[in-house]
Amino acid sequence: MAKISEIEPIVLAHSEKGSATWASVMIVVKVITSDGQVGYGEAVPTLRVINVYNTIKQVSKGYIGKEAEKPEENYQEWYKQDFYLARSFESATATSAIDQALWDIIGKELGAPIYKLLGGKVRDKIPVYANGWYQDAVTPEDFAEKAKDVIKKGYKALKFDPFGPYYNWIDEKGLKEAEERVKAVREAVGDEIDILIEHHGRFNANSAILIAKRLEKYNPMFMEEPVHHEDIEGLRKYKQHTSLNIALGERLISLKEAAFYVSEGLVNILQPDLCNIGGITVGRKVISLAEAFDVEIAFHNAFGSIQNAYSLQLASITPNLYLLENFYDWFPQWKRDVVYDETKVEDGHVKVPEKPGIGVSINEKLIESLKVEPKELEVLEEPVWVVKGTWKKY
Ligand SMILES: O=C(O)[C@H](O)[C@@H](O)[C@H](O)[C@H](O)CO
Ligand SMILES: [Mg+2]
Repeated sequence: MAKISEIEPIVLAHSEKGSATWASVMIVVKVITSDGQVGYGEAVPTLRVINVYNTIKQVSKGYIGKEAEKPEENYQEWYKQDFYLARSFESATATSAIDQALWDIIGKELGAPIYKLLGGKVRDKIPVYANGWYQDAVTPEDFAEKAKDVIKKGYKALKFDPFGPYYNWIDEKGLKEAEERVKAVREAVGDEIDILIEHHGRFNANSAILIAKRLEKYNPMFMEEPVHHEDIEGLRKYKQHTSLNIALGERLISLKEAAFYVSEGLVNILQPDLCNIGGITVGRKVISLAEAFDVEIAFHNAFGSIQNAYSLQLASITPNLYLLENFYDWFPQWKRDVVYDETKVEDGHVKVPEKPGIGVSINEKLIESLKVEPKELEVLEEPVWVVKGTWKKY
């Protein structure tokens, strides 16, 4: 059996940054086996590029020499070794990226895309929702105009954060601005398009409840991360005051953490991220966990084209899929080019890519040419997690 012989973290960057500062770089992980097989994974960048890069090197020590065809056993072994895996985003994303690469390798060895190794797809094309489309939108008119373009491209659902620079508390002016933006989008797209409201986990419960009451009439399909990530009591309080669907999950880093939210009834639409939940190995378990509790899945998919390819593989096997998040049309060109164009969005859907392993072909030459030394990201007044140019009142 092939052994894991090399694990290389690679940071990619380019002067063209795209709609999101958090994703202006891509962290790729390349795994090579003793018999020369190569697999790729992707880790989460945000403000932790250097930490994640270094953690991949540390985590690699636990994977080198292990059998490449055993991602489950290797994950369990790393869980045993790393006392802090359940508390460390860096370790979780490193483990996830390596795990993805192992599934890629198995798929290539067997000549099958990952979905076939997991029981087969339940759909040939994945319905997606648009994110990243509202860069520099500030006024309701800006949002309306850009939303129309999204719909023209064929999307049937779109997500946005209408809260500008409001943080923790929202006052009457903030509520009014958010309402006007949402109203403008609803009027621009009509009744049959799903509107998804992103809060980026930044409000206290009282403010989030005021927001829910104010926006309810525009019929949002879900309210994402309405309160701060760790504010469990706030979420319970929110849940008591609104019947709107709650979506969350992009910051969950283990199966059992996901199990908590699902079993407590604190989430309606779960958004696991295959780049930090534990790769394909844990991702597939989270799908079943949610299915058992009548919770839908909408994978968080905000980083790069390799994450996007894995998300398509898993979305294809998910019976309880709502929609897959998608930035593809708002990626900078270089990011699209890392993967050949098998993941284009057409009419609000992406065809499930059929190549062995990850499903798509990777442009290895481009990866080599985009490689940079990891460095710190600047911290600006506009937080890294918002879509660029939207941290403004009007
Ligand atoms: O739902 C999403 O797509 C996310 O919330 C992104 O918008 C985040 O800002 C990013 O993942 C931060 O790292
Ligand atoms: Mg989000």
